[in-house]
Amino acid sequence: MPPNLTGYYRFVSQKNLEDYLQALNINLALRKIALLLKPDKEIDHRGNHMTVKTLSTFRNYVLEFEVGVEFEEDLGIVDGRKCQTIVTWEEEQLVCVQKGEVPNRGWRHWLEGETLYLEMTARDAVCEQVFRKVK
Ligand SMILES: CC1=C(/C=C/C(C)=C/C=C/C(C)=C/C=O)C(C)(C)CCC1
Repeated sequence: MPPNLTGYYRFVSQKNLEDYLQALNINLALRKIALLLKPDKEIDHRGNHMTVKTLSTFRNYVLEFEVGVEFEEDLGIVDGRKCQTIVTWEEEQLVCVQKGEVPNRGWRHWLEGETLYLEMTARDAVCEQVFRKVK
């Protein structure tokens, strides 16, 4: 059974964000800002309906979807693109595929105890972020 991911998760650490942002062709000015942020995640998970909020002091990115249902994702504030996106469960991992201009784009989330992991990929770049559940 997939876990319920509802909760507020505080940013702990990340690796390779710069590579990931470069793979998305994000300009230097925005990359510099993004590298200074420590975005938290707030997840609301009710059955197949999920809202994942990426919350930072600069900008927030809110993603709302039904698990297993493809939708058009507007990534305007991230890199200006749109994707055909689908999120599914692979065992205990929440896995997202973002089809569009950038090959091999997507992410996965999994929980180990109170630690939430996020692995984001674009082209050959892989960025890992770690969060701690605080409520
Ligand atoms: C570049 C950039 C951002 C990047 C956001 C990203 C990369 C969000 C990823 C969200 C995911 C993968 C949600 C699923 O859990 C911010 C923080 C909006 C601030 C503006 C610049």
